[in-house]
Amino acid sequence: MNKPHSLYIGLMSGTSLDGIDAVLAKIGPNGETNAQAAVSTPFSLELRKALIELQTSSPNELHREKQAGNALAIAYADAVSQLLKKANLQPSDIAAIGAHGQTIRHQPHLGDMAYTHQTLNPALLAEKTGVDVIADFRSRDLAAGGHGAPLVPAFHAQQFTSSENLAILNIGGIANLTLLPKDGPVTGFDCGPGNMLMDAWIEKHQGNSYDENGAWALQGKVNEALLQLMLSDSFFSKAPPKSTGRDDFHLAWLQEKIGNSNHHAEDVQATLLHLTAHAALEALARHAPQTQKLIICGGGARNSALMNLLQVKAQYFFKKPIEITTSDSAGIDPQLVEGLAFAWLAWAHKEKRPANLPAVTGAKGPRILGACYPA
Ligand SMILES: Nc1ncnc2c1ncn2[C@@H]1O[C@H](COP(=O)(O)OP(=O)(O)OP(=O)(O)O)[C@@H](O)[C@H]1O
Ligand SMILES: CC(=O)N[C@H]1[C@@H]2OC[C@@H](O2)[C@@H](O)[C@@H]1O[C@H](C)C(=O)O
Repeated sequence: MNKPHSLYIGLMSGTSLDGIDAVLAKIGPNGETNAQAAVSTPFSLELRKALIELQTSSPNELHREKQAGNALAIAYADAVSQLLKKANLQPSDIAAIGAHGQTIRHQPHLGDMAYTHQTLNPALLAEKTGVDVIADFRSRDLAAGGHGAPLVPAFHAQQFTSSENLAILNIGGIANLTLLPKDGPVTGFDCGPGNMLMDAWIEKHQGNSYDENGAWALQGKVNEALLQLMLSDSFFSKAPPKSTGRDDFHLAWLQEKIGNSNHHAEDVQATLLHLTAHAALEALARHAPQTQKLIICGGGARNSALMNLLQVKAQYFFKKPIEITTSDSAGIDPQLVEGLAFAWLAWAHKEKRPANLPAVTGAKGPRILGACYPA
């Protein structure tokens, strides 16, 4: 007899550091995943500041990291409580929570000494919610020689099917691609900065946390020399498997590229918008020139200027028409895809199914991901 559907919660707080996406998912016996309800809660200014300050080494880091892990568990528990209330459910209705935590370091290039760290106190989250918590999804893949990222391509492969050569582009703080050729293996990799540098630049110059619909970028002019200088970063030409994060792309990286040049701030923003679109499409054209359809998810799917630019640049990179849509067209809110993926990863852990894709992360083999903190 088929096992019935179960309810899982996915909790994602990504590299944009904008807050928490909590998604309730109904997951079937073969991992078929459907969103039932969602809440998004912004970080408090205090927690956001604490998490940002942990991205660079600074005094008494260990204490502050543990404090941030507790504060994040409390904020996650609050998001779960709001979600349960919204869906009219009890903790006992939920099979498990998949909690990503907050990446504050990602160092996959150190051989046996490689590590990635997602801050979170999962024990406290289990205690506060009364639900089993699965966390620390990346470290087992790293231990097996992989990057521990990106993990979502396996979920994309399960969720987005097509009779065409399909690719998924997630544009979060960092951008990553999943390649789903109709007759070939699934691959994927991080392709560069998504919204992160644009967010950092507008925050510095205008005090806004993001450039809504790229309106400020559209007031500027692309600086081709600066764009080429940024694109000369060795990350872009590296062959997959590859992953990146705030360790590589940050405001200091941008300042170094700008040097002593006197650019108008809005021209830099326009150039960053082009950097995100160019890096993603250049990588897509190089690794999957046969792509027929591109689905965009992540917060960047809501940036109309970025969506328009992707359409325009796709003509240049592919020289043939490519259908570009957001994941809304497949019935999934672009900003919930990663949250849903972490619900699915919790399901895979409970079912003892390996969930990494060695072809994506570079791990020696398939591994069961995550560690369980029973309620
Ligand atoms: N209307 C909009 N216009 C422009 N940008 C937007 C809009 N809506 C969302 N964004 C961008 O999306 C970002 C949030 O995206 P998302 O939630 O996918 O990131 P994340 O999950 O933190 O990142 P990652 O995938 O790297 O872990 C915001 O910081 C903002 O830059
Ligand atoms: C180390 C880390 O947190 N990486 C994130 C980040 O955000 C996007 C991209 O870089 C991706 O590699 C990953 O997140 C998604 C959820 C993933 O693992 O697929």
